[in-house]
Amino acid sequence: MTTLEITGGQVLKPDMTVEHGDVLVDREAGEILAVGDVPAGDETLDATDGLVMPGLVNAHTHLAMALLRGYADDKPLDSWLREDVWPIEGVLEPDDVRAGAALGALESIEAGTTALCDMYFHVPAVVDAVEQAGLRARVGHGVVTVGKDGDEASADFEEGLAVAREQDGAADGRVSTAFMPHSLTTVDGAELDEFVPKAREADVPIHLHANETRDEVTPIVDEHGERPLEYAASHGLLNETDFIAHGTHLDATEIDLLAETGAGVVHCPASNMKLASGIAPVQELLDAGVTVGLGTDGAASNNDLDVFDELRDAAMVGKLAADDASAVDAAAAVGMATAGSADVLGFDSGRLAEGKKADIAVLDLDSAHLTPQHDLVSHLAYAASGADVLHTICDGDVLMRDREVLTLDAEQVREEAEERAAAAVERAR
Ligand SMILES: N[C@@H](CCSC[C@H]1O[C@@H](n2cnc3c(=O)[nH]cnc32)[C@H](O)[C@@H]1O)C(=O)O
Ligand SMILES: [Zn+2]
Repeated sequence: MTTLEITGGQVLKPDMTVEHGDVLVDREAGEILAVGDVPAGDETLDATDGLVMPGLVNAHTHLAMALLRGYADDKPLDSWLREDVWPIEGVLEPDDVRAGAALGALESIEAGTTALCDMYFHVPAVVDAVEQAGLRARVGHGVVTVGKDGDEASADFEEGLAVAREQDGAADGRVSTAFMPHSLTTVDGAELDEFVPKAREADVPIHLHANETRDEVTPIVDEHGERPLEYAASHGLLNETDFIAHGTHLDATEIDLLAETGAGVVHCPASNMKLASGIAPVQELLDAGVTVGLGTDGAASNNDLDVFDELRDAAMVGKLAADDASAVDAAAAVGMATAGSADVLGFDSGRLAEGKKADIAVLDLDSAHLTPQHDLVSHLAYAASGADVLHTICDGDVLMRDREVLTLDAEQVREEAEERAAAAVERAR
């Protein structure tokens, strides 16, 4: 066993208290051995003047959409997808997705994110990028059937299932999978009935976009006479391992359904604001006991992958939603971005405690905007950003040390993304 000792800093505990202490990591097992007063490690990582915290968990994203950052802004979801995003995604080759996912992974590591959930296509290319970056991820192929004939639709479902089976356990177990129908309005109900049982047999969770905009709720209510999540449940979705992205427009019945089934919600406040999708009832979800995590969504609707932004947005918009300044307090926001997201994804991370995965970020507190230090949890929620992250560790491996990413060649990743993004725009014209 080789151990890594993260020394000299303050440590954020799972109960959201902060104490001076060290963290000892088993590098091979990728687990935390001890927190606080720890025996000396074989190697050390200096966290003096820093805050050692769980790595942030981005529970819903489309990493490769980093290629489309700034490509199409200022539109609502439906026309943004149909007029801009889907046409250019149609010309993306596996190598484009690999380059885009590498860019997204680089940005994630730089901002202290250690685990994520990705829905996209050309998933083996996403897995390559995640593996090389050293991150932890749950990945899947987003299945869409609108605009496809029966055979094409079935083939997309088959691919979603095959990807979930084949990629599970990749990258030394850092990659796991989910079956990912894109949303309740973009996939066919009869196909769901056929494939959901197959996903259950494959023993993978199911992840989908749901109740993101009113335009996704109304057609289901009109056509099926039930709320979208009731419709989802009637097609076998929403068991305790499943999780939906957004959940912006939920009624009380649906919140109860989520609480009863144990299905998780990934709140994506920035994307919901940018596409004017609506304001999710986050405090109500938390009060009902629903497992809630945070996601950036893709970089084309955010437009960055900084989970610190997300947790601040969650706290801010959560107060507006509840009309109550005490709603979604700092600890709740930080909790959603760490333990909450990890629980949603089924990862044993998001908490600095013995036996948990050694997925850790160290924040540099030595700056004007983090002075004075009345309350570091408040700083995490309201004052810090990804640019304050000094070291990033995942599965016991140091991915970034002193702001230098060790697993990816940052310059080369950015250059390739730049070139491939420009070429894709040309092809899509
Ligand atoms: N197999 C599908 C691809 C689905 S991947 C997942 C999709 O989700 C899209 N996406 C990104 N953000 C959002 C969002 O906020 N809501 C719904 N879809 C989104 C993204 O552009 C991507 O096309 C196809 O052939 O088109
Ligand atoms: Zn999304």
